[in-house]
Amino acid sequence: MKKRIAVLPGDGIGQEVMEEAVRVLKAVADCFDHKFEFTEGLIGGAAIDAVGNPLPPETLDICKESDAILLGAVGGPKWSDVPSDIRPEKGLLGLRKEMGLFANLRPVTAYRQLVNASPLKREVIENVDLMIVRELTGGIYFGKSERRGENQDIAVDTLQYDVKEIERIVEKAFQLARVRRKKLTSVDKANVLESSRMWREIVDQISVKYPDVEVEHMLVDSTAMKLIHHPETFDVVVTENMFGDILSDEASMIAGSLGMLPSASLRSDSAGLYEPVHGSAPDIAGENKANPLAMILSAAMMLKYSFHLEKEAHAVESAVTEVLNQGYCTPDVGISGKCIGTKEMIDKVMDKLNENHAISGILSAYV
Ligand SMILES: NC(=O)C1=CN([C@@H]2O[C@H](COP(=O)(O)OP(=O)(O)OC[C@H]3O[C@@H](n4cnc5c(N)ncnc54)[C@H](O)[C@@H]3O)[C@@H](O)[C@H]2O)C=CC1
Ligand SMILES: CC(C)CC(=O)C(=O)O
Ligand SMILES: [Mg+2]
Repeated sequence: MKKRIAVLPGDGIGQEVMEEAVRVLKAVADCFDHKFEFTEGLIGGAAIDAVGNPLPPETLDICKESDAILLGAVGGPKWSDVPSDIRPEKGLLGLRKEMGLFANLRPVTAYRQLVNASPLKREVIENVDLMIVRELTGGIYFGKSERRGENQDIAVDTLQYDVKEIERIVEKAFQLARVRRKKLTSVDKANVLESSRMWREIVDQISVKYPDVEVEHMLVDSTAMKLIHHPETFDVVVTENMFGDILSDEASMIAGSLGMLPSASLRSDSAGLYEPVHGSAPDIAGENKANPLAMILSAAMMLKYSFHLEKEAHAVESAVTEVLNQGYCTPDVGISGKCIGTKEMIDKVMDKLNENHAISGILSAYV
C-alpha cells in the first residue's frame, strides 16, 4: 500500500523527534511491505527564518496532497518578538484551521513501567486510561483579538463558538465513548460563560441519541482538581479548545511526562495530522534528551486512524511497551541506569520492532 506522508519537523525538539518517527515508519514499511512516501515541509520558526511566513503556501499544498501529516512542534524564544500575525504558533493554528482538523484526540495512559516517573501516587494513576477530545479549530485561539485604547492599553481576545462547531466535536466524543467504557465527561465553565451554556445544551440534546453512554457535566476548575485526585474515573473527556489544551498538559503528569502524550487531529474523512502534545522544548533542544515516544506513538495513531493499519500500529505500540519493560527510558522519565538518549531510545524500539517481526515470520512459517 502506498501512502503519502507530509513531514513537518518544525522547531526545537520537533526536528529531533521527527527524524526518529520517520526512521520508525521506514522500518514499519520494510517489515509489512508498504510504501510510505515522505515529503518534507517548512512550518513555524524554521519557515519564518527561511521565507518569512510560518505557514508557507508550499507547505499547505504538500499537506493537502498527502494522505496524512506528521508534525513535530513549533515555536521558541528566538521568535518571541516577531509580529503576532506571523508567530510560529500561528502557522500551526492556521494549518489546523485550513485542513479542517476539528477533533483533537489526546489519549492518556499510565504506563506501568513509568509509575515512578509520575509525581502522583501509584494507586492514583495505575488504572488510568482516558481520552481528552479537544475542539481544535474554534474558540478563543481563533476569535478576533486586538489592542485598543489611546495607548493600546486594552487587549481583547474573543471566545466564540457556533452550534455546528460544537455539535461535530460532541458527536465525535460520543462515538468514541461508545466504543470505550461508555462514559463521557463534558467540561465547560457554564457557571460563567455563555458559550459554555450553549455547549451544555448541545451535549444534552445529542446525548438522547446515545442512551448507552453515561454523561456528566463538569466545570473546568473542578475537572483540573479531579484529574489529579481521581483520574481513573474519567473515560472520554470532551471540551473546548483552550480548556483541552491546558487539561491535557496537566494530564501528562499521569503518564509521567509530556514526552509520553501523542495526539491525532482529525476531520470527518481519513485525513489527519499527528503530533505530540508537547512543544518545542527549547530548554533541552539539540541535546539528544527529548523523549521521542509521544511522536512515535502519534505516528502509530496515524497508522491506525488515517491508514487503518491496525496490525502495524499495534507493532509500534508493542515495541514501545517492551522497550519500557526492559527499563530503558529518556531522562524526563528516567532515574535508572538505563536512562538513554533520544536516538538510542529509538534504536531500541527499532530493534524490538524488527525482532518481533522476525519472530512472527518464523511462527507463520510453521502454521
Ligand atoms: N504543538 C506545538 O507545536 C506546541 C508548541 N508549543 C511551543 O513550544 C515552545 C515551548 O513551550 P513550553 O511551554 O516550554 O512547552 P514544551 O511542551 O515545549 O515544554 C514544557 C516542558 O516539558 C519538557 N518536555 C516537553 N516535551 C518533552 C519531551 N518530548 N521530552 C522530554 N521533555 C519534554 C520541556 O523540556 C519543558 O521543560 C513555545 O514556543 C510554545 O508556543 C507548545 C506546545 C505545543
Ligand atoms: C499553538 C498552541 C495552541 C499549541 C498547543 O499548545 C497545543 O496544541 O497543545
Ligand atoms: Mg498545548
